[in-house]
Amino acid sequence: MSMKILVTPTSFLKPENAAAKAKLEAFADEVVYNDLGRPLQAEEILERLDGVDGYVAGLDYITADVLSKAPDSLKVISRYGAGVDRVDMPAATAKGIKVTNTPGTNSVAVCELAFALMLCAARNIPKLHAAVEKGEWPRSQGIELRGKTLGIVGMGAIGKNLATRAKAFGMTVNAYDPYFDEAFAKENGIGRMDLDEVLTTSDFISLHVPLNDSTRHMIDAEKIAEMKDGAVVINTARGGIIDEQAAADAVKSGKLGGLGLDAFEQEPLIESPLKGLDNVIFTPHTGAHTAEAVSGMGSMAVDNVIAVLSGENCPYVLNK
Ligand SMILES: NC(=O)C1=CN([C@@H]2O[C@H](COP(=O)(O)OP(=O)(O)OC[C@H]3O[C@@H](n4cnc5c(N)ncnc54)[C@H](O)[C@@H]3O)[C@@H](O)[C@H]2O)C=CC1
Ligand SMILES: O=C(O)CCC(=O)C(=O)O
Repeated sequence: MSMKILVTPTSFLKPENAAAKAKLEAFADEVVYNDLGRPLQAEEILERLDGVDGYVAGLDYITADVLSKAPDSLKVISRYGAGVDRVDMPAATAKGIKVTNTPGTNSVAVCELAFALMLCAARNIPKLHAAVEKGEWPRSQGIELRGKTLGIVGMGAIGKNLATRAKAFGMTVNAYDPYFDEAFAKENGIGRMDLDEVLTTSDFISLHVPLNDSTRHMIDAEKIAEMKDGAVVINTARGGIIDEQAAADAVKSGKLGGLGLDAFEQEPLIESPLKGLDNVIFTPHTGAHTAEAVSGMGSMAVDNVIAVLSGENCPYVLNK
């Protein structure tokens, strides 16, 4: 039986994925790569789906409408990454399309970026860099992470990696997660709190939850009002988790001391109330983009698509 695979994450084509690419090309009769260099729009996905059996998906929005028009040949969407919020899971399930992801492959990469954003906000690094580039030499004063409290919302793969690193920096770490891992917390000295306690007691708050109906705008004007004055919020999860207008207003009023953001409601970020504000630091959804994570996501995404199409057991199918 002939197999056709569509692959859309452009970082899949980095040299780190040479072995995964070779494995996929040996398995499939035809592999179609993303020629646009960015996530695909609905029409662009559909134009490339003809006769496709497996879809290694980047950050494309694979909506119910796209899935309703997808060919019957499509059997598996293999997400290259952890988040599956851009795949309409009920629509995929209704159509008998299996959805897989690559849990844990990018958790160190994302936690290190979250940590970098915390340090950038604490020491004003982007602004100082820009000043030195302009020939200035400001004497800036920041704050230390040591002795501060970090509140982690979502203590899964990324949240746990961040927690242990923050402890090594001398921070007090508390976390909120409905599926709180008591054993991990006990071993690493992490406090268990509910969401409101985390928000009211933390100097830094880092978000690591999936985007879904229970987390959309979980950080809104009301929740920001509960935070300590000058708190810094880091979001490397998904844009929709923070109400961006409320966050921008809170930075302007001085309620928030800073924001470190890797994910946005609209990507790329073109027009936004968050732009042009002091101590708001952006990265372009780059949390998973290290050589190590790109290779981890690529090899697991390929293994998953091959396993499902070969009828083998794949432990990473999310909609069994
Ligand atoms: N910026 C980037 O490039 C990346 C972003 N992400 C985002 O980060 C998210 C987290 O990734 P992982 O840690 O790998 O996932 P994970 O599944 O290991 O952890 C998520 C944790 O959030 C918890 N959770 C779920 N709903 C919650 C709620 N309402 N309140 C508090 N906690 C809740 C879960 O119990 C789980 O422990 C992903 O879903 C994805 O959206 C992930 C990888 C890369
Ligand atoms: O950057 C990517 O392609 C995927 C990273 C991501 O957001 C995820 O793993 O959910």
